[in-house]
Amino acid sequence: MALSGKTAVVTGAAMGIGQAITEKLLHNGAKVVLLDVNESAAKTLVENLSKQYGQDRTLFLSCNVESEEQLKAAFEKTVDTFGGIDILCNNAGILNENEWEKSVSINLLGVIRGTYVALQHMNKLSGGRGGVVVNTASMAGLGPLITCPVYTATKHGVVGFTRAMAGASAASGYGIRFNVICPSFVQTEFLSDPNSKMGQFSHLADVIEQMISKAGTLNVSDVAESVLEMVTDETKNGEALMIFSKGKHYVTFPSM
Ligand SMILES: NC(=O)C1=CN([C@@H]2O[C@H](COP(=O)(O)OP(=O)(O)OC[C@H]3O[C@@H](n4cnc5c(N)ncnc54)[C@H](O)[C@@H]3O)[C@@H](O)[C@H]2O)C=CC1
Ligand SMILES: CCCCCC(=O)/C=C/C=C\C/C=C\C/C=C\CCCC(=O)O
Repeated sequence: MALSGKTAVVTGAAMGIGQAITEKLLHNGAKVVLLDVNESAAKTLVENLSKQYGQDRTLFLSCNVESEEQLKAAFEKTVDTFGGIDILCNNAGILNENEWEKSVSINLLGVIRGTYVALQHMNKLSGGRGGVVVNTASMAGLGPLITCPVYTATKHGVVGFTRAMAGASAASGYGIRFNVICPSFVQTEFLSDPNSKMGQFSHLADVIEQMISKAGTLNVSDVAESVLEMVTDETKNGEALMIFSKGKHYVTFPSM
């Protein structure tokens, strides 16, 4: 899938992995709509991106993925501005075992809300152009992060939802592929002050420190390169890609 002339929507685009995905898609020719709750960071980023790629290639819309109303308004504005949506990256996420219901609402329900609203515009059966959805899960979507049971549950949910949607879309003729990335630890703000985010499991913080020092950390650009692969490779549907500091590989699941 060539990206020239395509329109992408990225959630959690103001910083970190979402920013890197945005830059990667722009660099490869797409137009990108950035959705985020951090208005000041997003506005500064879009100012810089507009200088680099042109004013008509990016748009920031303030949008909380916890709100279906805000997501609907953002996707409608995207279609009004750019004529359609070809790529959705559901990337926004938080780590907060204290506010665990909010974690579920953003990390899992936000991905489901974003996908269902986008389907109304992307589904070929309802007049859309088809395209691809890439969700950001984590290695914690495949195995347990013992300091963060709810974070782990949300990311397992994202992996399962993505794979089921891939099957549903293929069986129904929506013309949309669904894939999920499962990165190991990535060097972003997300990893700062981890003890404060682990709630009742902060006494296990040493375990995470040891995991990080053993596994190392990824650069956001490595993660964005994997997203690009899943967007452009039209053979990929229902795939989960593990990304480590020493490489990446597609997950093999038990066959049903
Ligand atoms: N940093 C890491 O080690 C890893 C992160 N991930 C996942 O990658 C994704 C991005 O994480 P990072 O870039 O590292 O985090 P980050 O904290 O650097 O950036 C997250 C972005 O999401 C935005 N955001 C948060 N809540 C939002 C909401 N309700 N609605 C819209 N935007 C919202 C933030 O404002 C921020 O711009 C998350 O889903 C995270 O779980 C996965 C594996 C490892
Ligand atoms: C401070 C913690 C930040 C967590 C950010 C994140 O999402 C990173 C997670 C990275 C890796 C650890 C998670 C779980 C690993 C467990 C098992 C993986 C098994 C994979 C497999 O082979 O099936």
